[in-house]
Amino acid sequence: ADQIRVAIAGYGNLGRGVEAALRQNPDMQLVGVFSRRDPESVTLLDPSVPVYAMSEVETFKDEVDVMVLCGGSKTDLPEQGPHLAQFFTTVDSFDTHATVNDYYAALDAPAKKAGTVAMMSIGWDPGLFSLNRAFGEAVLAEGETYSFWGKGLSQGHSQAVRSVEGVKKGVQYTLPSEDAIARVRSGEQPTLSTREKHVRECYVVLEDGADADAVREAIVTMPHYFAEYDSVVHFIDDDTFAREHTAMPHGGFVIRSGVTGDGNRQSIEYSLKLDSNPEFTASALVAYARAAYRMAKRGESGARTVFDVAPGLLSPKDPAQLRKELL
Ligand SMILES: NC(=O)C1=CN([C@@H]2O[C@H](COP(=O)(O)OP(=O)(O)OC[C@H]3O[C@@H](n4cnc5c(N)ncnc54)[C@H](OP(=O)(O)O)[C@@H]3O)[C@@H](O)[C@H]2O)C=CC1
Ligand SMILES: N[C@@H](C[C@H]1CC(C(=O)O)=NO1)C(=O)O
Repeated sequence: ADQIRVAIAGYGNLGRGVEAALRQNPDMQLVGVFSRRDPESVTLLDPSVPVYAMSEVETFKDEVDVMVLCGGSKTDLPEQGPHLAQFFTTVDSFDTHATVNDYYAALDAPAKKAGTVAMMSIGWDPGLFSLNRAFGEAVLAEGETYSFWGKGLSQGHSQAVRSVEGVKKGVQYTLPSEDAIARVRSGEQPTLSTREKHVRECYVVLEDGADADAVREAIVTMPHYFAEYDSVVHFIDDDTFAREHTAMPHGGFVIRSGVTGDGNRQSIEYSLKLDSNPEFTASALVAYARAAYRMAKRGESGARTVFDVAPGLLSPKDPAQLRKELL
């Protein structure tokens, strides 16, 4: 069968991860990468794959089956998502939890008008963790749901740090409260505020001449990303950054702790341990690109999330083969 023609819009950690993930999915082919930077300055894993200027993207409307949007949620996707949904079926990892319904609406209109599928918030949180929260709450009607991340590097929060004026390089690590985890795992079902569950620790290399206090203030007061947490900002030099902050491990777990109808205690847990947050997220994007392609092909259009995707559509196996994995 013909391969699914995939392209990447935005080449950062996630874009590189999608290029790598496509190598593991022979039913798909990377036909090109689109960047806002000078294509000559963008180095791919595979130099034979063409890099185009983002400004040319519309002319590839009929050459691409699925466009994977790898821009940042804070500064890129709100503009690129609705724009590109006019020309392509898209998949993205939008993760600004507070504005998810605004983004859904901003994608749904152009996608419905163009007859494309705009699949949003794919990855692990939002994404696979979202699914497991929904499963847990549907099955254990009486209980509490908790999500814990880290210790690890949040790409969304790191990109948000990098979007602050005066920041040359930046990363953010999320640290879960061990006390909160112990209370949840004991079955206590505590009510925990956002601030009680995680702290956020940033490492920043400043642009020459930037004001450290102004940068720290801009980060720790940033709505949706840092303001609701106790956050710390450390300033380091380029060498320290290169030596200590280039890996992107992460992980976490979703737990649903509750009781069933006759009072028996039940607990569901789904966890991830990731050496590379971007490569894992990209692998989820590629699996959902397969589903988006199939849904668009059968005539669906508009915005979709993981809640709208039948799991079988993710699999490269044919349905009969997949059914053998039912047990
Ligand atoms: N749902 C989930 O579970 C997850 C979601 N995410 C999301 O993925 C988003 C992207 O993360 P990530 O790939 O780490 O972000 P990056 O900062 O690496 O890349 C974001 C964009 O910045 C541009 N860029 C990349 N490198 C450079 C550079 N050296 N100089 C200038 N511009 C550059 C690229 O656009 P261009 O090529 O056009 O210049 C790229 O698309 C995050 O904001 C987060 O929201 C991430 C992990 C998990
Ligand atoms: N979207 C996150 C994926 C997980 C990690 C996270 C956090 O550390 O706050 N929240 O969700 C990311 O960009 O890495």
